[in-house]
Amino acid sequence: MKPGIFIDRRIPDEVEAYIAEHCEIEKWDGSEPIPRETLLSKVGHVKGLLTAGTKIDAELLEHAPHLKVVSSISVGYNHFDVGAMKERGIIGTNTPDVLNDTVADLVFALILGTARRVAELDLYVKQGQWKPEVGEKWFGTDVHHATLGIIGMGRIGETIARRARYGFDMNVLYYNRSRKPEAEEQLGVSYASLEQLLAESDFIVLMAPLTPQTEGLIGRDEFQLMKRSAIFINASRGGTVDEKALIEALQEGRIKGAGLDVYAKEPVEVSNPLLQMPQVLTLPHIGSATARTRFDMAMLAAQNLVAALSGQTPPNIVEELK
Ligand SMILES: NC(=O)c1ccc[n+]([C@@H]2O[C@H](COP(=O)([O-])OP(=O)(O)OC[C@H]3O[C@@H](n4cnc5c(N)ncnc54)[C@H](O)[C@@H]3O)[C@@H](O)[C@H]2O)c1
Repeated sequence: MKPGIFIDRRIPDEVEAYIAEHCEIEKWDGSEPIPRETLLSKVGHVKGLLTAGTKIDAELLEHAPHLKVVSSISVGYNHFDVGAMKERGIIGTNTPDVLNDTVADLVFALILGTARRVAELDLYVKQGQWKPEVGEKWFGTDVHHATLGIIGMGRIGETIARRARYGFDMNVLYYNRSRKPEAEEQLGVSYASLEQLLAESDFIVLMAPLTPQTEGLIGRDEFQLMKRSAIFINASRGGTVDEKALIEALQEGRIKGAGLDVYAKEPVEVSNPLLQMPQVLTLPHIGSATARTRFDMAMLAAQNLVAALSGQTPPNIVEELK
C-alpha cells in the first residue's frame, strides 16, 4: 500500500503526478493558505507532509502520530521547530541550490532598483513629470565599482558575490559564521568583521538564515555603524533585522535607502511606515518566484519526500536533523 501524504498548498500538476506514482495524496486546493485547524485535522494518518512556510511544531507533531517526513519547498527552514522534530525522529528536508541564481538576480534587482531609483522614476515618468533634464534631485548612486558587503556567505551569498565581482566590478566584503578561503581565492572577496563590513560597505546585503543566533542581527547599533550613503538590502528573513531600528535609521537619514523582500510580519501590514518611504523598495517575498525555479523547487521537494518514504536517505535533509 502506498503511504499517505498531505500537500498543504498548490503544486504543479507534473510534480503531483510524480508523487502520485509513489504516494496516496490528500491536498489543500484553496487559494488562501490552509487554516491551522484544518491542517491539524488532516495530518492524523499521514506519513509525509509537503509544505513551504507552515509552522512545524510540537502541536502539529502531536496531531500527526505517523508522520515520518516533512518536506519544505524552500531553502529557509526557520518554520521547523528542529528540537521538536528531532525528538520525534522526523526527517526534515529543504530545497537548496536550485534557487541560487534566481534569488541572486532578485537581490541585484533590489540593489539596482534602490541605487538608480527605478520605482520612483517609473512613477515620475508615468505621472507626466518628465522635464527635458531630470535634475540632481533624481540622481542615483553608482553600483559598479562600489563596495558590497554580504552578511551570510552561503550558497546564495556566493552567487551574489559572483555577479558583483564579474558583472559590476564591485569590491566585495563578506561576514560569515566561518571563513571561506575557497570563495576568497576563486571570487576575490575579502573576509571582514561585521563592524568593518558595516562601516565600509556602500551596499549591505543580508543573506543569513533566521536562527536564534541571527534574530535581530542588524539593529540600532549596526545601522549606526553604516555610512549615511549606505543602501541596505534584506532578502533573508524579516526576523534577522530589528525592523523598528531600520525604520528609525531611514526616518533619521542615518542610511540612504533600503531594498526589502522580507518583513517582520508577512504579509506586511499596510500601516507599516516602510511602505510610505520613497527611498525604500518593497517586494512581496519573491526571491525565488520565477516559474522555472518554483517548479524545480517543488520537484526537488517531491523527490525528497518520496525518497524518505521509500526508505532512502533524501538528498536534502536540513543540517540540524542529519
Ligand atoms: N527572499 C527569498 O525569497 C529567499 C529565497 C531563498 C532563501 N532565502 C533566505 O536566504 C537564506 C540563505 O540561503 P542559502 O541557501 O544561501 O543558505 P546557506 O545555508 O547556504 O547560507 C547561509 C550562510 O549564512 C551563514 N550563517 C549562518 N548563521 C550565521 C551567523 N550567525 N552569522 C554569520 N553567518 C551565518 C552560514 O555559515 C552560511 O554560509 C535562507 O536561509 C533563507 O532564509 C530567502
